[in-house]
Amino acid sequence: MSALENGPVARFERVGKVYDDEGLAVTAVKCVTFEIPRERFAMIVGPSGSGKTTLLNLIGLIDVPTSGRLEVCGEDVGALADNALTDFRSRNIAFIFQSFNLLPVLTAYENVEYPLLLIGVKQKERRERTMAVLESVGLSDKRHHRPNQLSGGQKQRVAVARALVKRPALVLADEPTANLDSRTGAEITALMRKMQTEHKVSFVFSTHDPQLISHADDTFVIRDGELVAHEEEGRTP
Ligand SMILES: Nc1ncnc2c1ncn2[C@@H]1O[C@H](COP(=O)(O)OP(=O)(O)OP(=O)(O)O)[C@@H](O)[C@H]1O
Repeated sequence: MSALENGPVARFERVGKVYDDEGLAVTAVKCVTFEIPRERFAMIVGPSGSGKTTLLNLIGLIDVPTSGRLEVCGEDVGALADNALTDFRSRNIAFIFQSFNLLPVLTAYENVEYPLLLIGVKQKERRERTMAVLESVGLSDKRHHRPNQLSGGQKQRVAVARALVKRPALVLADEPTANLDSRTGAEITALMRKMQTEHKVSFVFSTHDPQLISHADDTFVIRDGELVAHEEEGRTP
């Protein structure tokens, strides 16, 4: 059994992140210690500038801590060389963004298939997996449409399908409902929950959306780069 199958999806041990802003040190994360359990809907919440995106970027291996130790999916990320880090990220971690980030010249099908090309999945399997995930997000009939021919909700469905097609252990979603009206936001939340349960994947969100937060299994409250509360659904903190 891998470390991930036993352990948390992310483990922060006294992790800090200081940015160098033209010679000025900006502390975005101050020595945080916490664990995010696997196979949950975990939300990072807090005021603007509190460090949510920084934490998501650290978990997503887009950025590296300036101090402390961070484990993601059972790997000590500080011990991985650049190439190994990129490979580990592309196999294990997927992203969903508030602005969808679909490639405009590709169809819905091609956008979803793209991550499988990057990790070298063979054509037949690519087709099967792409079709299956498009079906499960309810978009088979729109597969030949380009992003500009899709509604905001449909674009986010494509982004959810693209995130899940490579079967990651972890999906990171930065404000995934922020550009959607409340009804569509609720539909996308329900879809992500369905996918999280079916694929036994871990979701970690950064969000301000009360509707999305109401579905949290774990809520991590961040203020001024510090963890001030961790609430678990059904348990008193
Ligand atoms: N690349 C960077 N260089 C310098 N400072 C940065 C950088 N990225 C973030 N910061 C600073 O780190 C702090 C935390 O930023 P972060 O984007 O993580 O906050 P946030 O909680 O996600 O905010 P929001 O809700 O507005 O997106 C802020 O003070 C921000 O200005």
